[in-house]
Amino acid sequence: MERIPVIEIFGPTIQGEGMVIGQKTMFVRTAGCDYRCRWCDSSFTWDGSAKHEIKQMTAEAIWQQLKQLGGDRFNHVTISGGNPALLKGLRALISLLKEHNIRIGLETQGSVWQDWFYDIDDLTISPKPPSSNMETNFTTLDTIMERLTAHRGQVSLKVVVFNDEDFAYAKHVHQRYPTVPFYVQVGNDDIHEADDITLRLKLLQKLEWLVEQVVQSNEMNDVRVLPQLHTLLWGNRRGV
Ligand SMILES: C[S@@+](CC[C@H](N)C(=O)[O-])C[C@H]1O[C@@H](n2cnc3c(N)ncnc32)[C@H](O)[C@@H]1O
Ligand SMILES: Nc1nc2[nH]cc(C(=O)O)c2c(=O)[nH]1
Ligand code: SF4
Ligand SMILES: [Mg+2]
Repeated sequence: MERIPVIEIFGPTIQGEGMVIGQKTMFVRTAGCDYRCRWCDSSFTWDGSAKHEIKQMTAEAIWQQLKQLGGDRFNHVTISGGNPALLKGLRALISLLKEHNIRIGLETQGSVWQDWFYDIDDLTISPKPPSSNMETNFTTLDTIMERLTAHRGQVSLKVVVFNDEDFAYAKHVHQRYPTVPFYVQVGNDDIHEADDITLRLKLLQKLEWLVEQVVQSNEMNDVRVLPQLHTLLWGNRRGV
């Protein structure tokens, strides 16, 4: 059986971001990313710093670990990374979770397509704004969004915003795919801040700024503004 590179499995916790914010869920975080966002809060998945933690796991072994951690206290699993869309082999895990009646969320940046996207219940596509230093390939993204919107599963777009330029990018993405539920998310500039109270204060100020941008814009009448709830609650800790 094909192996999946996994860097952490944790939960039950709540989904802190996006379309199913607040949903009780387990997390499976895969290793490896085709991007290197300047502000990535999960850079340990791709920068080599946690290389020794990567386990090549079968779908069955991942399921066993989810059950060991969560028992019968979950029915939703979120797959994130890194970029899980790099892994064709996730198909086996998705099938296994479905057999066990588990709903599946997945986070990816929209740089790579996989046919198993159709089997994700809550799919978040999160293209990256200029502050990330990454460049969006809109030809690829157009193809992905076309395939997904022709299909009934739940899909949303989520753009992290750090500054005015990012907000302009968010507007552009929203206008390009106007029928797709659209979220803007507060960017966390302080991914090494260890003091939760300082961090919370800064993040809430940024949330207020972002709400103000949306309120003032006639092009952002049908968007949702969200913080990263898990960061407000638990700061920059891993595995929450
Ligand atoms: C760590 S990424 C992993 C999945 C995939 N690579 C992606 O970027 O969508 C999960 C989510 O966290 C967001 N994120 C990463 N670093 C962040 C930060 N410093 N502040 C706010 N959101 C961040 C990403 O934009 C993405 O929506
Ligand atoms: N609680 C919680 N919610 C999340 N939503 C997206 C996350 C991610 O890192 O992809 C994440 C995470 O790491 N923790
Ligand atoms: S695409 Fe996602 S995991 Fe990859 S570097 Fe950017 S935020 Fe991090
Ligand atoms: Mg995260």
